[in-house]
Amino acid sequence: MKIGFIGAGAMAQAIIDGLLKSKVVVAEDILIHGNHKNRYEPYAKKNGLVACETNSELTSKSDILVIAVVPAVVQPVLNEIATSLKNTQPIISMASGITIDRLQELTSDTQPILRILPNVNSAYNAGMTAVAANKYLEDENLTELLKLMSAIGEVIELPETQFANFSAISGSAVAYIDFFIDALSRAGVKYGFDKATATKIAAQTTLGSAQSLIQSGETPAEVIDKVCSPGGDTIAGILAMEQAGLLNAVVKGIDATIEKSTGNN
Ligand SMILES: NC(=O)C1=CN([C@@H]2O[C@H](COP(=O)(O)OP(=O)(O)OC[C@H]3O[C@@H](n4cnc5c(N)ncnc54)[C@H](OP(=O)(O)O)[C@@H]3O)[C@@H](O)[C@H]2O)C=CC1
Ligand SMILES: O=C(O)[C@@H]1CCC=N1
Repeated sequence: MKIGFIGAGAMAQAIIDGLLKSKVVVAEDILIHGNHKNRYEPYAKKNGLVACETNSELTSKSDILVIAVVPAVVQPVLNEIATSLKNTQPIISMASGITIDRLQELTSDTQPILRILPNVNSAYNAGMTAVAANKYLEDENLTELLKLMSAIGEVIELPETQFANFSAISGSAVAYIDFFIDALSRAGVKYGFDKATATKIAAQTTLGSAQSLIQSGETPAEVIDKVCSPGGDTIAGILAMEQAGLLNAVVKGIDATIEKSTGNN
């Protein structure tokens, strides 16, 4: 089964890296094309992928087409490949804010489509991907596509109406969590650690906290209560962070993300 990626940027590369690591696909079965040859060709060569000269060539050589360009480029790309695309060819689209209805308008009324919202942790098979399929994806194809998505991390089926909200607390939140890790490590630098050591300490602590929550099923609030010894240091820190508005700052950031991805600003 040949999987063709239109777009070879951050998210396409994260998914491809994860797929190759998981060995569900061999490199020769992945085709790729991007806007600039000097960007996509070295990546293809390094990983043993097939670099195509045009989007149309890639489309006609692929069994499954992955749309990995920014939302503004989706329409021109789908217009460009219109004569190469078969109306039975499954499409996976990760373009934020582009609905299945819109994708059908730009392809065919009966195009099999899986809309996804992945995150860049997919590169390490630690992704979190939302999926929504239309009714034209036959069971066999849907199973195959879900197997690919499961190979790069956890998968959750969601109605499309939840995609922007999900994206804010997952796709975009990778950056927000790294922002927090960076803030912790800068605080570490303030108190004498070199940046690399401080970042390692902050990142490992974040990883351990996430693993503990998932494994224990505890809520974050329960863990916070355990860490805050009575009259101790952590409660002083929590109260100072709240006084500075951490919770509100995070929620405002999520609000802005959702507004942007739904076109409300
Ligand atoms: N980054 C993320 O964490 C996430 C991204 N997404 C979605 O993934 C999609 C891609 O985002 P991201 O990877 O960040 O963006 P990038 O800008 O990193 O990648 C976009 C890719 O599209 C290529 N491209 C541009 N125009 C064309 C064209 N006409 N034909 C073929 N390829 C073209 C670019 O080529 P070149 O570089 O040569 O210009 C580049 O390889 C977006 O729709 C985004 O909403 C979804 C979830 C998370
Ligand atoms: O910033 C963006 O638009 C994309 C969507 C989710 C993460 N990155």
